Amino acid sequence: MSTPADLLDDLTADLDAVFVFSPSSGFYERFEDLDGEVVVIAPENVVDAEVFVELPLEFENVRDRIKFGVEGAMDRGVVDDGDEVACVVSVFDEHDSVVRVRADESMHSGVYDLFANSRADPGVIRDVFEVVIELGKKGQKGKPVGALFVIGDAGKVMNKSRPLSYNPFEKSHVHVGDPIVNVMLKEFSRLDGAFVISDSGKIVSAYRYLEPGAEGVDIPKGLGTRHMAGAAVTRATNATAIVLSESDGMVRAFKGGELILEIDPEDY
Ligand SMILES: Nc1ncnc2c1ncn2[C@@H]1O[C@H](COP(=O)(O)OP(=O)(O)OP(=O)(O)O)[C@@H](O)[C@H]1O
Ligand SMILES: [Mn+2]
Repeated sequence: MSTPADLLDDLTADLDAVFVFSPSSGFYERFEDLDGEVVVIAPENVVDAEVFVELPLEFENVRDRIKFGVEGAMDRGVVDDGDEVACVVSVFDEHDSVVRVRADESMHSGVYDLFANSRADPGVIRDVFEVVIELGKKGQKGKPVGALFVIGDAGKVMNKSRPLSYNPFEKSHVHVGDPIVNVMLKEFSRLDGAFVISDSGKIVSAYRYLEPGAEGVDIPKGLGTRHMAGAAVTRATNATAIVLSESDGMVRAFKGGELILEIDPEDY
């Protein structure tokens, strides 16, 4: 006769690390003397963990939360490619679940870097990212559409760009994440130029033609002017650019003039 513990044993066998998501101090204490790597993944390091990965947002979806944590831990060199990790997470109740994952380069999408190391609020990055993913999935009235969002350091971005048309956001105080704004952004994305968004998520302008110097900006061959302009503006400022390609349907992000993320919206 076997017990559930016997049968489920392999979930926790031969681990390289245990990731505890958002523990209380009482719960974390259990892990303090564990022989092996313990990583706390949470919005704040309230338990004073030695190894900590910041979760800039509460991901509602557990899969996204885990992916984000693994990616963050890999980015910080806490775990390596091929490491076996048990993630202790809350699904229905406090820490009611263990999910075993293998840290793998293929899990490394660049999303962690995008959220955690951008100048703008992580929530603002998330809201724009979600609009872009949705646009990529559905297109505009079923047709593929391209879009360019420049987020953060908006004053400087405005100085390095000029209007292509009147700015529909001129006197408004709208923020990304408002449901009506998402509809507007999708509608305006049919038109030329870039959206400029502030660190706190205010939509500063649509229809901006970016004119940063592109000297020394090295992006993958085959990408056109939208991607070049997006990459270059992040080199000339502290902004992050999120670009949806009309031609290949991919979502890419740039920071410091470099490509930091490339994903197919269909996989997200
Ligand atoms: N400097 C710029 N600033 C803002 N928008 C730009 C700039 N250059 C190009 N765009 C926008 O990008 C659109 C597509 O240009 P292009 O095809 O050269 O880019 P791309 O990188 O190949 O993008 P896609 O993959 O979507 O085709 C243009 O119609 C224009 O709206
Ligand atoms: Mn093109």
